[in-house]
Amino acid sequence: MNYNLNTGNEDKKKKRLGFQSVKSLVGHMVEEKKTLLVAFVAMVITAVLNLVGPIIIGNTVDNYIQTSRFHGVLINGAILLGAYVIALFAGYLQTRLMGSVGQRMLFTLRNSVFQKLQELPYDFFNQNKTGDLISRINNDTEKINQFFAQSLMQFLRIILIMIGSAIFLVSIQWELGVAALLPALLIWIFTKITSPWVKRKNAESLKTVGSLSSEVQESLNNFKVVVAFNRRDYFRKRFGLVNQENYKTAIKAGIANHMFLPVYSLFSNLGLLIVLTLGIYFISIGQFTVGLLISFIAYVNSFYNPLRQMASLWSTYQVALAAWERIRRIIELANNMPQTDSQGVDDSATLLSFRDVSFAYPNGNDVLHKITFDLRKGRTYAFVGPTGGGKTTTASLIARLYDSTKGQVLLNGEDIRSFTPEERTKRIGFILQDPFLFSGTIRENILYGNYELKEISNERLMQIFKDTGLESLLQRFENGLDTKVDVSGDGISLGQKQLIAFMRAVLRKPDLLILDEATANIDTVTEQLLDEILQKLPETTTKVIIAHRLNTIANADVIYFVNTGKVTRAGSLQEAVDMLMKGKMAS
Ligand SMILES: Nc1ncnc2c1ncn2[C@@H]1O[C@H](COP(=O)(O)OP(=O)(O)OP(=O)(O)O)[C@@H](O)[C@H]1O
Repeated sequence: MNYNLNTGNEDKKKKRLGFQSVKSLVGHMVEEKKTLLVAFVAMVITAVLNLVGPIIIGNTVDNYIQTSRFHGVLINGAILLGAYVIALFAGYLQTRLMGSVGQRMLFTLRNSVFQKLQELPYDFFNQNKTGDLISRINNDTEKINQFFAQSLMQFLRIILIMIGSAIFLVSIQWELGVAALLPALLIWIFTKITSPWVKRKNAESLKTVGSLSSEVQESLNNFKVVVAFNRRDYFRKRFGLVNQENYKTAIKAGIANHMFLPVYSLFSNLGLLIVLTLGIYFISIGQFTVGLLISFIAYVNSFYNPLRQMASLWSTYQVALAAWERIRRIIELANNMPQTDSQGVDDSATLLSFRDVSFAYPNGNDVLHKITFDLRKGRTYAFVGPTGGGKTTTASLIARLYDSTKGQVLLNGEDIRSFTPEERTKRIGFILQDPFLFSGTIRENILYGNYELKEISNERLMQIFKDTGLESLLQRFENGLDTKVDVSGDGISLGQKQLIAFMRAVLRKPDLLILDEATANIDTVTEQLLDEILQKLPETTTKVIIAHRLNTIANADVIYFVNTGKVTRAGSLQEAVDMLMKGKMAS
């Protein structure tokens, strides 16, 4: 399945942008309904109070100022002041509420994206760069927060004020009202035509922010190689290129986002000009009063001024929409490795079987082609073969890190896909070539994912270590279980990492233990020790050992030779060696 977030679905994406996007974003806000409603009411109060201002002013000019009845001016002034003070408090309430909605949205979205990332299969992480994912979680969600916290209610308030002003304009004098509103129609057409382009420019800009983040992450992760090979210039150049691309797309997005303001201002001024010219003409022929013209100009201003603000809000909206599309692509991804119904028959002697299994990585040829073999309970299997032959891929299918493209993998006679991830990982332990550890103590690392022993006391844990023989490994760490593991720096060697991963896997007592080059960085004396620990595992434990060092597999019951898409059983260690030599000579 294509999990690459930066390719595919382009046509679909275009169609989904806009209304569909907003609808799905609103779907994520159901819990904010109450707060949004209160904020909306506060916003309506602010808008309405601001709208009545011009009509009171016009009325004051015509009825009190021109007739010098100043007590009326004072009363209307007091009413206006009261309205503006209430509008101020309502505005403050709305801003505060929306600020908290924005923060909660940020919190919820980041949680949803992170949760989804936890659910997605291994393949997803092969196809996407960590830096880009980090950028989506940090940067893109923040753009949505900015829109909610600063723009949404302002956006709605502006729309309300504009509608209100338009109604006042048309009802005061409809011909003049329609003439004043004509430039708004031109603005609407302009916005409609340019919006898809603006959206595209924003999406491109956000994408390059993701690339920039990936580049930084890659070079920081590989700084040792960079220093060792003195290739700072190489990463500097690569970073320079991506940074340049980011700069260019950001400039283009900036141009796109900022072109609205001057265009909106031009049309607003046009509206004002029309009103002034026609208004003065209507006054000269006695169809209009000065007070009405003052009200009229005030409403034209309260129609067009927010439109100028709308220009910058529109760009915040476009950025938020593009950011939401990037987040939504993760949230809506389906895991292509679902759990299926179990239909198998248990064969008591066989633990795991491949039935005509083929597998290809996305956009690649078959790495495994129609493979069939059985792994019997309690036996030790060695998988050997040349580099790139397909050993790790076979092991990954055994552990269901990937699903086969064709054929079936059976665990205990049942389709491996019918097991829950918890059941599967309890039965199958996998020690990878480069084990994953996280910063913490050895105890935390070895109990990682072990739900049964999660709360076990150190005393009881040490007893298990004694019984299983793991104690001798733990003694190699200065502070035993409490030894700190710092994976961000150089605090731990690869061999030590492999020892911790070994303890973690053995402690789970899985039915099937896969060791993929798991002892490649361990000295031969310790390797002997590991072998003794493996011997102490329950008799029924099946072991799959992938190794290049042939002494590691000397005790295997069965040896499989993996190369060019095939898995062939070798009769003996000598035959496996011959196969390897032949393979090497052929290449
Ligand atoms: N994530 C991936 N995406 C695409 N191709 C891959 C991926 N992982 C491995 N391959 C390809 O699949 C083939 C088999 O790789 P695999 O890692 O299974 O070999 P291996 O026998 O374990 O090699 P080694 O002994 O070096 O560990 C290789 O051609 C490799 O390039």
